[in-house]
Amino acid sequence: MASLLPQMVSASDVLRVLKYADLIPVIEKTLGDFSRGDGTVVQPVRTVIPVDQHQGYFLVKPGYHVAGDTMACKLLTLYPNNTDRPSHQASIVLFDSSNGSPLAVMDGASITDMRTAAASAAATKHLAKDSPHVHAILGTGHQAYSHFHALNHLYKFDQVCVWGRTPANVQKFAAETGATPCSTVEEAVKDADVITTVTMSRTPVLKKDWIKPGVHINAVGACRPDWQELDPELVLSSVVYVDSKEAAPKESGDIILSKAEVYAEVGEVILGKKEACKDKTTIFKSLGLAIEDVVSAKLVYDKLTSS
Ligand SMILES: NC(=O)c1ccc[n+]([C@@H]2O[C@H](COP(=O)([O-])OP(=O)(O)OC[C@H]3O[C@@H](n4cnc5c(N)ncnc54)[C@H](O)[C@@H]3O)[C@@H](O)[C@H]2O)c1
Ligand SMILES: O=C(O)[C@@H]1CCCCN1
Repeated sequence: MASLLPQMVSASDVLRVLKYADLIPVIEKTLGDFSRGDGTVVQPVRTVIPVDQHQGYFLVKPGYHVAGDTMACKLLTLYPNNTDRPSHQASIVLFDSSNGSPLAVMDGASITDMRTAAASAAATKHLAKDSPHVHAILGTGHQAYSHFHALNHLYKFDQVCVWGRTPANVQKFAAETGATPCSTVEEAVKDADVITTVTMSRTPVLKKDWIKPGVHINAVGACRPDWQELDPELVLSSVVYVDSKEAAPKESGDIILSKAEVYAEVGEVILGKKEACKDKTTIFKSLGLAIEDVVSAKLVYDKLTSS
């Protein structure tokens, strides 16, 4: 009998083997599988336990990709006030679905960074105008870096602009990536064709008047029903796509508080069931799907066990 002890997979193992060239197409296909609605993917809306006495959240995200016969569960903590460690920490347990044995316990933070950016890259590919020239990133944390790299994998931007609320972090991000540092959101987004919001803000940081009509926006932060990153006027004047039509009205303050209508899941566009309204301003409101973690963990496991 095979050992029942799961393999431990560190962040450096993940970063060594997980590459956007492999990950983006896998996540793109998985977003489509999720939206088939035919049982290809089994995934409840995640459980979120508020840890009020420490201003944190404990998230449990199980999923089973039936067609790929892969199952895993991500356990994630979101502690927005952490200063001596990351705000998001996670482990993913990958199981052998044929017999229920745990195969691996993986660092979930590095996978979360990359799979979230890969989902935004897939959405951008389908919803942004062809050949975007300028990408604006609002925020300078972990997701800012992963989105910089994932979108650069797809496009050769003329310019990437970055804004953050802490000027020293903007300068650091710019020095490390070659992005243009901006001192206001308005300056960062004014010429942008693609905008990515990756802040921990609970109130809107991006306004309608500041953007070029027809841009594509990846709205990645604001994962609580009372948190917002986008001005409601902007949401209401855009075509809104989500990862999950079931989760968005329960979890997304940008959608709940603006009372905006969701047009489609991005997976429905990938499947060709819904239109990509590229001539309009489009928003991909990302909340994160467990199934993205499942297929990413499997990709990491397959790479590690085949090398
Ligand atoms: N959709 C998804 O699948 C998904 C996955 C992971 C993280 N997220 C979300 O993406 C966002 C960024 O995550 P991260 O891992 O980069 O976090 P992080 O802690 O590494 O970075 C957070 C960034 O937000 C900035 N920030 C904090 N409060 C702010 C405010 N009031 N106004 C403007 N900026 C503010 C910080 O200075 C920092 O630049 C978070 O909201 C997180 O919950 C979404
Ligand atoms: O899908 C995820 O893993 C993240 C966790 C943090 C909040 C937003 N969604």
